[in-house]
Amino acid sequence: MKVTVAGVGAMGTRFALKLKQAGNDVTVVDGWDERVAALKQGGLRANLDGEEVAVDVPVYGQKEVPHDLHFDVVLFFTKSMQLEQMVKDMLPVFDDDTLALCLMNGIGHEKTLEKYLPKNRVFLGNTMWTAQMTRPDHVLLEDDGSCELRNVEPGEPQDRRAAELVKTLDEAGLKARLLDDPRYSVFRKGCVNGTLNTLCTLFECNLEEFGKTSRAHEMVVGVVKEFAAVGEKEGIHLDVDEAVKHVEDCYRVIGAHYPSMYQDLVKNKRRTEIDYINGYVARHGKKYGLATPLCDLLTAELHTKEELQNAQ
Ligand SMILES: NC(=O)C1=CN([C@@H]2O[C@H](COP(=O)(O)OP(=O)(O)OC[C@H]3O[C@@H](n4cnc5c(N)ncnc54)[C@H](OP(=O)(O)O)[C@@H]3O)[C@@H](O)[C@H]2O)C=CC1
Ligand SMILES: CC(C)(CO)C(=O)C(=O)O
Repeated sequence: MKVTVAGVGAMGTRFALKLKQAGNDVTVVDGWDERVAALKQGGLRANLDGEEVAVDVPVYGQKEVPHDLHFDVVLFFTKSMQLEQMVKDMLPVFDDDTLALCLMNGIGHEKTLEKYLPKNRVFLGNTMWTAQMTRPDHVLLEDDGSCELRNVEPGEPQDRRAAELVKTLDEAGLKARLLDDPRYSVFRKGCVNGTLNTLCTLFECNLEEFGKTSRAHEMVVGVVKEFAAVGEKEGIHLDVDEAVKHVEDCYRVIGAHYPSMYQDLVKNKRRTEIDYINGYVARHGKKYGLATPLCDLLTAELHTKEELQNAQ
C-alpha cells in the first residue's frame, strides 16, 4: 500500500516504521523543521522493543509536499491542534480515491476532515500503542498495543477499503481490528485520555502510579460518566462499566508509560490536547445543558498548568 504519514512525531514514527518494515511504500511529512531535518539526515530512527533501528523513507516538510504524488492513504498523526493545517497542506496530494485515516487522540476530528474531504473517504479510530520522542531525531517504541478503525460513512467501496486498511496495518504488526462504530471507539478512547492523560499530567506520574492511589477509581468513574452523558446526546451509548475497565486495564498493560499529554507539558513544555478531550466534553456539555463539573475543572487546571509552565 502507498501510505504517507502526515505528522511523524512519536506515534507517526511507530506507524511509518512498522508499515515500511512490512514492505509498504511509505512517505513521511512533518511541520517541525528540526524533526524534518533529522529525518532527512538519518531516516526514521527508533529504539523498537530494545533494538536500535533506522529506516530511510522519502521525507517532506509540510509546506514542500510535491503536488503530483499519489497515495492510497494519508495517515494523520499530528497533535489535535495541528490537524486542520496539516489537512489543508495535504489536500493537493488527495486524488479521487485517496483515503484519510485519523487514529489520533481527541474527539471530533472527523468534522475537521469532513470540512475538506468527502465523508466516504474519512476513516477514523484510535490506537493504544505508546510512543515517545527522546530527541528530535529519535523515538522510543516499547510496550504492547493495538489500533482500530472504520470508515465514518457505511457503504461501498469504503467498507471494503476499511477491511484492506486493517489487513495492511495488522500485517505490519500493528494489531489492527475493524470497528462497528468509529465514533463509539473515539469516545471510549476519550475516556482513557480524559482520565489518565489529564490526571497523570496534573499529578506528574505514570499510569501505574496513578492507578495505585486511593481515589483513582472514584475520579475515573466520575469523568467517564461525564463522557458518557455527552456521548449519549451525540447518539453514542457508552457502556460506563466497560469503559472504566478499559481505562483501569491500562495500569497493568502499559503502566510504566507517561501519557502523551505528560510528555507534551511536563517534559517538553508544549501546549496539550486538553481542549479536544475533557475540553470537548465541557464545551458540548454546556451546549446540551448538561453539568460536567469534573471536565470543566480538569480543563481549567490543565490550561492553568500550561500558563504556569509558559507552554508553547
Ligand atoms: N505518544 C503516545 O504514546 C500516543 C499518542 N497518541 C496521539 O497521537 C497523536 C500524535 O502524538 P505524538 O506522536 O505523541 O506527538 P509528538 O509528541 O511526537 O509531537 C508532535 C508534534 O509536536 C511538536 N513537538 C513535539 N515535541 C516537540 C519538542 N520537544 N520541541 C518542539 N516541538 C515539538 C512538533 O510539531 P510542531 O513543531 O509543528 O508544533 C511535533 O511534530 C496525538 O493525537 C496523540 O495524542 C495516541 C496514543 C499514544
Ligand atoms: C497510551 C495512552 C493510551 C495512555 O494514556 C495514550 O493515548 C497517550 O499516551 O496519549
